[in-house]
Amino acid sequence: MSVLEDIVAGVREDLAEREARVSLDALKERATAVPGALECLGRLKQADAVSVIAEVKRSSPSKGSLASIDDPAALAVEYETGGASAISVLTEQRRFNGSLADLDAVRGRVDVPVLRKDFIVTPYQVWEARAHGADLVLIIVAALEQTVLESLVERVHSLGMTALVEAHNLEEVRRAVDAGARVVGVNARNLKTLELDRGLFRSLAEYIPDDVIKIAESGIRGPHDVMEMARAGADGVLVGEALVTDGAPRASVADLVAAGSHPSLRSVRPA
Ligand SMILES: O=P(O)(O)OC[C@@H](O)[C@@H](O)c1c[nH]c2ccccc12
Repeated sequence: MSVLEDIVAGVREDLAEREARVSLDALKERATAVPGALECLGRLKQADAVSVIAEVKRSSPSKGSLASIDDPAALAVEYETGGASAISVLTEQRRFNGSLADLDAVRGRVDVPVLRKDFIVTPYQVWEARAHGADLVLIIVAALEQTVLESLVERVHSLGMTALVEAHNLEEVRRAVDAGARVVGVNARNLKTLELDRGLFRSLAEYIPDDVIKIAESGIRGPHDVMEMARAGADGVLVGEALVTDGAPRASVADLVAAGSHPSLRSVRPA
C-alpha cells in the first residue's frame, strides 16, 4: 500500500465516524456564510506579487511532529499580518494531527481566504469544508478516479468555493485541467512515496494553461525558493514547514511576500 492509500484508508474510517455523528442535512444547515470565489481568485493571482498561502501544519508523515501549535488561530493571524494571501489549515487527523476544530479556530480569526487541506474523497467532506467556513478546498488528483475528481471539483465550485487541484506529474496536470480546475497546485512531494522533487514545478508549469492559476507546493524553504518558483511561472506558493518551525512566522511570511514582489521578477511576470 502506498503512503497515500494508507492515509486515505484512515481518512475514510474517520469520515464514517463523523458521518454517523453529523448528518449531511445538519452540515447543509450550518453552511451559511457565503464564500467569495471571485475575490479568492483575485488574491491568488496578483499582477506584481507572488501570493503566499501559509499553512497551519502540526505534523507530517515525512517528518513527524513539526511544531506544537497551541493556538492555531494566533498563528494564522501572524501569517495574515505578515501578508499571506490565504491560510491553509490541515484537517487530516492521523498523519498531520489536524482537525476541523483548527479550521474553525482559524476561520473565526482571519479575513483572508481559508483553505481546507485534507484528503477529499466524498461530497460530504466538501459540505464539511463549506459548513466550517472554507473558501478553498484541496482536491488531490492522485487520490481520485477521473469521474470522482470531476464531480468533486464541480461540487466545490457549485458551493461557491474554489478548488485547489493538486497534481504531481504531467498526466495529473492534464486530468486537473480536464476536471475544470481554475487553480492547479504542483506538489513537489510525491504523496505515494513522500519523495521531494524541487524541480517539478519548473518542469510542469508550461503545461498548465495561461488562464489557470499556478501554485507551487511543498519544500519551499525561504525567499530564494519563492523567487525561483516565480521565475518558473508560479502565481503563488504554499508553505508549511518553513513557517511553523522558525519561530517568527509573521516576519517569515513578510520575507516571502517581499521576495515574490521583487522588482527583478517584473520581466518574468506579464501583467
Ligand atoms: O511543509 P511544506 O513542505 O512547506 O509543504 C506544505 C504543503 O505543500 C504540504 O503540506 C502539502 C501539499 N499537498 C499536500 C496534501 C496533503 C497534505 C499536505 C500537503
